Amino acid sequence: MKISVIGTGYVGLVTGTCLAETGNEVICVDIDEQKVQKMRDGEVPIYEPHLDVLFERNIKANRLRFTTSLKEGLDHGDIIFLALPTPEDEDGSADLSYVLGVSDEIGKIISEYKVIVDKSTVPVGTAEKVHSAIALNAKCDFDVVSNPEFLREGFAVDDFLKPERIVVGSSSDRATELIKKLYKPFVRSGNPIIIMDEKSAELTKYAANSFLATKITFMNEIANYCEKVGADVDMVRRGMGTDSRIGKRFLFPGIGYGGSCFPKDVKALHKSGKDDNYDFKILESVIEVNQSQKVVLIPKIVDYFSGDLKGKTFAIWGLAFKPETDDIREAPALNIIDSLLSKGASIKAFDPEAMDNVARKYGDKITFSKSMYEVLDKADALIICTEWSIFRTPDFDRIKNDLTNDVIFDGRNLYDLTDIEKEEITYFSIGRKDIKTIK
Ligand SMILES: NC(=O)c1ccc[n+]([C@@H]2O[C@H](COP(=O)([O-])OP(=O)(O)OC[C@H]3O[C@@H](n4cnc5c(N)ncnc54)[C@H](O)[C@@H]3O)[C@@H](O)[C@H]2O)c1
Ligand SMILES: O=c1ccn([C@@H]2O[C@H](COP(=O)(O)OP(=O)(O)O[C@H]3O[C@H](CO)[C@@H](O)[C@H](O)[C@H]3O)[C@@H](O)[C@H]2O)c(=O)[nH]1
Repeated sequence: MKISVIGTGYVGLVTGTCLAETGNEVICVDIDEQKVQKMRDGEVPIYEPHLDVLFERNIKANRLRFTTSLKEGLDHGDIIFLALPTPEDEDGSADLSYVLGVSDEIGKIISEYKVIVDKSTVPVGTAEKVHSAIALNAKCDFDVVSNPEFLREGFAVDDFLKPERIVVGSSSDRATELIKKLYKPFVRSGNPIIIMDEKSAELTKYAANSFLATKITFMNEIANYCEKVGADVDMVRRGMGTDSRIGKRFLFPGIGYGGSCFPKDVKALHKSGKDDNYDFKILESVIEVNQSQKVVLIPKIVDYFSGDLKGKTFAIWGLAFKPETDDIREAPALNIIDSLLSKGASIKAFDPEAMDNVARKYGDKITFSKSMYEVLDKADALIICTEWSIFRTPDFDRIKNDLTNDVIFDGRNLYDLTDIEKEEITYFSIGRKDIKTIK
């Protein structure tokens, strides 16, 4: 089939590449000329595991092309995916200007039947708005389908190729049949394509993300309470998670959820509720708790250094909002950095993929190191913000040698307390007892 994807970010580029992989002819459109040039030169503009192999293979096979011309994209595709940003607006709502702006252009350009598929995360009622924006100028038939995307960064290719479910909101049989045909190769394992109305599809996405964010936040509160009463959140997590009604996943406490989705989506659903005279009390608490969770390590750090961080240097392991991505949007590491800088401390940081993005944001306010050990040199303490695999089994002797104080503040509970006790390191984590080594 002939497919066009408008917007080549994490969702658009993965969608375009994976659809090319199943034999479709795909054109990806992006407004960013530099990005398009990079992709034409064969370079994947984001870090996403396994994407490079598929990207190269499909470009070589002439099934994947890139352009800045919306017209070229629209002329080519029978199905047009919108994978455009829906960032947080000032009032917490989803900014629909990208989606509706492009929809307006689509109406002016298309001259034969197209299915416009919204893959962006959008509030209930957006499919109608997209339809109206296109209809304003369109001189041909078209359908609008809501098809929210559930991929996770870091696992995006796998999630797209083997989705647990595909949600399609459509009220047109013609469009539904085309979409079902397109997705057939991806549901061979028996996972369903769930067809519903557009509004329910739009809400499914927000409900899923808000539920997961709530699950994490609940565990973060349990972790905070564990610290008050001397319980161990790792034990509580294992005890709870084995109940299949609860499930083992998304129960890991830490320094809050970040990323380009959970924070903005929880806020957008909360704001949509408000606009529709519904008060999502639970989401208001989730937003509030997550904000304070992001800096939950700070009082522990301040306390350890007797209230004064001026002149202290902190080594940070992990900047990305989670492992296996270079994405730093809403990353808790940034809240920690901001707080430490404001208290007069210096920061040295290491992340396997996200340092360039952080450097663009902070300039020379912080320094970066080429390796996880180099960053420790003469630092007063180590702070772990992202659970990259390489941090899981470190050389503790090197850590002790290089740090001025043998102290780790771990925002991701990477180490067993018994192992840490043997290493004679002072260790603060989330929802577990502090290990204090006196030398
Ligand atoms: N990132 C994720 O993991 C993820 C997963 C599921 C859903 N989503 C949702 O998908 C949507 C896209 O997210 P993303 O992370 O891929 O965004 P992104 O910011 O990574 O990419 C968006 C792309 O759209 C391009 N763009 C902006 N305006 C354009 C225009 N007028 N014409 C063509 N291209 C234009 C940008 O240059 C950019 O390359 C959002 O609604 C997001 O909430 C994201
Ligand atoms: O037990 C857990 C699991 C996750 N997180 C944090 O939650 C955030 C989000 O993690 P994850 O869901 O793995 O990453 P995303 O790539 O943001 O994916 C989410 O957001 C996407 C965009 O909407 C959706 O498509 C995905 O289904 C949804 O999982 C990160 O900061 C994680 O550190 C925890 O703190 N504890």
